[in-house]
Amino acid sequence: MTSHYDLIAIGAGSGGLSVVERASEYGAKTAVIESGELGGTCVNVGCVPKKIMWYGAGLAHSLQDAEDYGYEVTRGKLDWKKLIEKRNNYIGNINDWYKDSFLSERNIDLIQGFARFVDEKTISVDGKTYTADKIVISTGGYPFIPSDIPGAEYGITSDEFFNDLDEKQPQKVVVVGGGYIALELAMLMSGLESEVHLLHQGRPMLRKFDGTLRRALRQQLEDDAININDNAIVASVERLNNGKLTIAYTDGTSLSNVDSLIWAIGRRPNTANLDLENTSIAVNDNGTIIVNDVEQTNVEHIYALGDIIGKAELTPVAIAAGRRLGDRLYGKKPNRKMSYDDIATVMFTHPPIATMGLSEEDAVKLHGGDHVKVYKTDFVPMYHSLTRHKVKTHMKLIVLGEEEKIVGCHMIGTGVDEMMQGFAVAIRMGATKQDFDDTIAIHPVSAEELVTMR
Ligand SMILES: Cc1cc2nc3c(=O)[nH]c(=O)nc-3n(C[C@H](O)[C@H](O)[C@H](O)COP(=O)(O)OP(=O)(O)OC[C@H]3O[C@@H](n4cnc5c(N)ncnc54)[C@H](O)[C@@H]3O)c2cc1C
Ligand SMILES: NC(=O)c1ccc[n+]([C@@H]2O[C@H](COP(=O)([O-])OP(=O)(O)OC[C@H]3O[C@@H](n4cnc5c(N)ncnc54)[C@H](O)[C@@H]3O)[C@@H](O)[C@H]2O)c1
Repeated sequence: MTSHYDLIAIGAGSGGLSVVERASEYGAKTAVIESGELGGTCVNVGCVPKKIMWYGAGLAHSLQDAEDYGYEVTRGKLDWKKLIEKRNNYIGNINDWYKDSFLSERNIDLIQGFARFVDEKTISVDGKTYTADKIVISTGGYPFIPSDIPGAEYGITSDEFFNDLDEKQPQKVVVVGGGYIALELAMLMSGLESEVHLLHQGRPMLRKFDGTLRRALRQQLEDDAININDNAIVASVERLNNGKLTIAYTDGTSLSNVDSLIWAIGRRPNTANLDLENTSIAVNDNGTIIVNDVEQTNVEHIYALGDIIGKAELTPVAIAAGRRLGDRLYGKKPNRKMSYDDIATVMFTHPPIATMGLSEEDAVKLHGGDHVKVYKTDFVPMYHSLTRHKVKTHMKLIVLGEEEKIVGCHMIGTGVDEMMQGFAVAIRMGATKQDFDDTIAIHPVSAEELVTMR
């Protein structure tokens, strides 16, 4: 027998769970189909385990700082197994909460298994079929390993980094890539005192970020003794009997004794096995699903949101899109549209990066140099005045026109991760530089620099 729903979401990650949550609050009969763990990428192999590890690495930095503040610190060794076990327990509790409370309290059905389209109204999961008036595709993406490099498969991706390395900390790590995941993993492993080599294979690191952030992070990577090989390109990977890897580069050099090679060269959308060919849903060349400004595909009752549409691959974006779609479909709130502009984001490096809006380079390109003004500052925050590592903070505001409307805000430094959210509200509301200047500073904190910049 086929079960029928008002709305089915395929994928119980940030986006899928949010749309069924909101729709069910309005009384819709909903189900979510999930082939893996509830919570999707963010909870299981993304934001959450990453942030726990980031805190762990931060503590290693703090132990050194504590010595500089006069504490006699016995530098204990990290018990990697314990950290991973505690992290995994924490995630297990979130999975259980989704299953035992979140879904049941909202009368959302969980269909466990892999979904495939039979036709535009029907989905099959392990031989059973389900129909729905509205279907939301929120299947996210996956990290990949290059297929054209001999031995590349001896390396891992962020998924295995979080799922498989539970016994022993890799001591010598090579990270390939120059984006969010590569830099976050490289810096957290370096913080946890592994030897880290970063290869970005001649591609620009942090390509879309403001130049100030790129340069400051680069300096920090060097200060942290992370080995950056700017142009080395992996030619082949060999695994020895003892499990260690030897990585040969195209320039004839090589790196041996490597415990872990992590490919962090981007993610691909989970569309391949959905049997989309049984529908007329249109996809881009890279497999992401094409939607209009209300997350609707070219098939009227089928929507797509989150990473699968390839717009801004961030958890709060998927959540906001899901909730707003629920509001529009069932809450009589047709104007609750999602804007993909001016989204603030934090990269959990050490120190973190927080950024929103246009980079200086993009602002000049878009509006012309005459209309763009830049305010910036850099300083050693008071916390680091006593520590051996003088980790600088950089802040930059990009303003536009005579009224000096703020169109970009970029920061790197201790604490900026927690600073950005409030400023994001102000910037979204159209704040000008004068509004910032008129705000009385809090003292002594780094954030006061943002309202006192000249
Ligand atoms: C290492 C890493 C760190 C990250 N850190 C951050 C961060 O700090 N902050 C942030 O905002 N974002 C972060 N992200 C990005 C964030 O995780 C994603 O943007 C977010 O999870 C996207 O949500 P989604 O619902 O679109 O997809 P997902 O969370 O990927 O969920 C998709 C779900 O669909 C399931 N699925 C796929 N196909 C099918 C099918 N056919 N049938 C049934 N189920 C299926 C999958 O198993 C998965 O559970 C990180 C990502 C990674 C990889
Ligand atoms: N803190 C956060 O919010 C956070 C953390 C992790 C991921 N994310 C999200 O997940 C998305 C995916 O992250 P990601 O790091 O996989 O992608 P990304 O797009 O940020 O970075 C991919 C990087 O790989 C590089 N690259 C591509 N092919 C390569 C090759 N052959 N050799 C070397 N480098 C290569 C690219 O130049 C790019 O720098 C991000 O764009 C972000 O939206 C967010």
